[in-house]
Amino acid sequence: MSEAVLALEGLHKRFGALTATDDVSLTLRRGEIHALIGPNGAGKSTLIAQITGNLRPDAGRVLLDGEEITELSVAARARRGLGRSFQVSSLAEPLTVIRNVMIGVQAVSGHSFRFWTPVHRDRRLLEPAMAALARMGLEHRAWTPVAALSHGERRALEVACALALEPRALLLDEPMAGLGPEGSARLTELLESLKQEVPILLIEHDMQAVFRLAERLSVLVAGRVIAHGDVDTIRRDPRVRDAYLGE
Ligand SMILES: Nc1ncnc2c1ncn2[C@@H]1O[C@H](COP(=O)(O)OP(=O)(O)OP(=O)(O)O)[C@@H](O)[C@H]1O
Repeated sequence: MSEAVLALEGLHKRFGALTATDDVSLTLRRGEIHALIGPNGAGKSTLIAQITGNLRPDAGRVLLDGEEITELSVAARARRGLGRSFQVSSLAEPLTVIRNVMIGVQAVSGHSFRFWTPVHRDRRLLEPAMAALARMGLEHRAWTPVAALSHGERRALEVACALALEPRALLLDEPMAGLGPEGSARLTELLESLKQEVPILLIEHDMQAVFRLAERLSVLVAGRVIAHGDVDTIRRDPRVRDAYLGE
């Protein structure tokens, strides 16, 4: 059995009278994609925010490679190797694709980045950024402004920005959102090829992608994990079909 790279233990979060995360425990193991699915308002974003450090849990712990990170800031978690996809809106449209990835590397490494420095002089940023673009099939777009990218390419670029930091675990929050069937199939293929390098906790509503990618799934409903298992187990579970998948 592979060990857990990321472990959530009994995470609990209330907003006033509402329990948004109710004693959630799960693990992300080396080499796997673990999908977190559930209806709108189930608490997926609230859970992710507790993992990234944007929200503090009322109780419970988050561990990365066995070390507790519950009290660390967002930036400190990122430096420890917790990667997450960046939102489309955080991409700098007029800048080139490669510059966008380099800014991400700089933000975490503390390397001083200057917009007026020619890119080729910033090798410490350029090399990891190029490698990340190559892993997402975007190296041929490196010198293109983000504004000229398709929606699918932007989604892949968000993942590349996270990969450039060489994370130990990657959190992806609805990477397929807004992609058509073709874009979704392409991104699915890319993510499948990544999981041996970095395990992925995937929040996704596109069930075709989830069923193709995930080794294990956890189903969140009203803040609680109501079911957990492999694709066949989850598809057959009557509670999951009632609460989320339908017939
Ligand atoms: N800051 C907040 N203050 C109060 N209530 C909140 C806050 N954030 C989330 N909630 C509530 O917590 C519950 C879980 O919301 P959350 O956004 O985590 O669900 P979700 O599963 O991510 O939904 P979606 O799939 O629609 O993004 C919802 O009832 C939501 O209204």
